[in-house]
Amino acid sequence: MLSLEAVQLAGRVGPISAELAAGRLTLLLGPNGSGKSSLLAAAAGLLDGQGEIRLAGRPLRAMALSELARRRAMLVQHAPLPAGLRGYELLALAVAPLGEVSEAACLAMAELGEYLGLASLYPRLLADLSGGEQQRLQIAATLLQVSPRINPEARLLLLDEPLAGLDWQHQLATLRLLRHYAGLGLAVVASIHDINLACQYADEIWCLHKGRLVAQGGPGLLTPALVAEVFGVRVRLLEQDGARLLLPD
Ligand SMILES: Nc1ncnc2c1ncn2[C@@H]1O[C@H](COP(=O)(O)OP(=O)(O)OP(=O)(O)O)[C@@H](O)[C@H]1O
Repeated sequence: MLSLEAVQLAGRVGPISAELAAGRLTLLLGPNGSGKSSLLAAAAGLLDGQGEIRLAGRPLRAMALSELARRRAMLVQHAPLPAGLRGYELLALAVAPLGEVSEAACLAMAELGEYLGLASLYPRLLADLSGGEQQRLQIAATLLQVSPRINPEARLLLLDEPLAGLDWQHQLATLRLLRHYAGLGLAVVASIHDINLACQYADEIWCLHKGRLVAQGGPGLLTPALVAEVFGVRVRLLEQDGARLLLPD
């Protein structure tokens, strides 16, 4: 679905060549400064560098902004919130470029609202919400843009640290939602910092280190040796009933 060919952002990332498949959840892991945000921004067409990125066969560079906006959505880390808006207005704005707030959009908003516990946040001013509450609304606004029921042209969902600031319940709810969106046929990619959650939820893991994609594969990829090499942390591996847990040694 998304192919990266020798993608390079000077001093930040690459060169990286890899493919993101439709219908799969790919989680990006790596230490601070390893290039996760830069790679996501390049994949969203927000940062241009060397190499070529194609979405469904079309070079991102050849796409008009309007086409890009229909094809992909991205949750940006630390995105400033529009001042003076209420929760439901942020979500309505997210779907507005796709046309009017249709019945399907209202339904999707209600479903996401239930799943991410947003109902009580919709009437409140964004400025009055906690960091985690704001993040839940931002996640919902991003998902709405690529909800296949509202936007059949959507192909790619990118999220930079969607779990940042979320409590345990909403971290799990978000990861399940990302799996659900992958199940609807999108290529879904998100950066996270929790290697055990990555093991549990990812179809595929990409491990970044100093701007390079040093490992990619299924959750079995994360061995104590790789974690020591990439994160400089000693861990031991516990395996039970098919589940893998990496614990600090
Ligand atoms: N606007 C910028 N201009 C130049 N270099 C940048 C810029 N933004 C980030 N960098 C550098 O690019 C590298 C990769 O940064 P990036 O934000 O992609 O890492 P990250 O893996 O997302 O980190 P974190 O886990 O801390 O969010 C870092 O060395 C960073 O200092």
